[in-house]
Amino acid sequence: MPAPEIKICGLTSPAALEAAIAARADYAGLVIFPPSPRHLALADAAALAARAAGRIKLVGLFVDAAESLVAEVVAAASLDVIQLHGKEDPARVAAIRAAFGKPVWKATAVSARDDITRAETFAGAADLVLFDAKPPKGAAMPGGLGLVFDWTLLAGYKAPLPWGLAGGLSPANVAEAVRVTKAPLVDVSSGVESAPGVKDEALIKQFCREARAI
Ligand SMILES: O=C(O)c1ccccc1NCC(=O)[C@H](O)[C@H](O)COP(=O)(O)O
Repeated sequence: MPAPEIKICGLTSPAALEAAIAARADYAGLVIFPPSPRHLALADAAALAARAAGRIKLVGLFVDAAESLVAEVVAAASLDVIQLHGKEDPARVAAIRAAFGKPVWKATAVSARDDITRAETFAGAADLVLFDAKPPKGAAMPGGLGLVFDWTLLAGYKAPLPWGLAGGLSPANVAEAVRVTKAPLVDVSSGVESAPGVKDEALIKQFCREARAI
């Protein structure tokens, strides 16, 4: 089994970005969602993107965002991938993909097997579906919460489209998560932080090492 691709999400500083690049992560995630402690203003996203250019692929993360906001960020930060982490339906995902001509990843909340089956409705609309833990009712954010779901729901999963695993991953559990699910991509945010929105460079390095330790 090949090692999974790795996305470090919610980078907010040049030091964290450099740590992700040094650890050979495949993707750097920039969160554009004001309620998040990882939210980046346009100028900050553009500055990180300029530093990242050609060194790591950039994923811009949006939550039920207006197309005009996505357009602003795509223009300022030349994203490689657009990640939609809200309640976007397959038609909305397909429209964003057509509008920007970039790969679109759709995050989907999982707490039971049905959630995984339902995610398959994004085949043909999204380029990848990202399984993340379902947030509790009333949560202020739909992701980046450090919550794990039952990985055995994905054991032996035969997917109709590319997929990735997120939700409560950390250096301590990512090797086990990959062993159980055989995820082709893993995505982490709070598990490599010392405080919400503050990435820890040593944890980024450890996470990448453990994700490949299969
Ligand atoms: O990270 C955020 O602040 C965030 C805010 C709103 C929607 C999604 C968000 N993060 C999405 C990610 O890609 C995370 O990596 C994923 O949800 C897993 O987060 P975590 O459980 O903290 O590793």
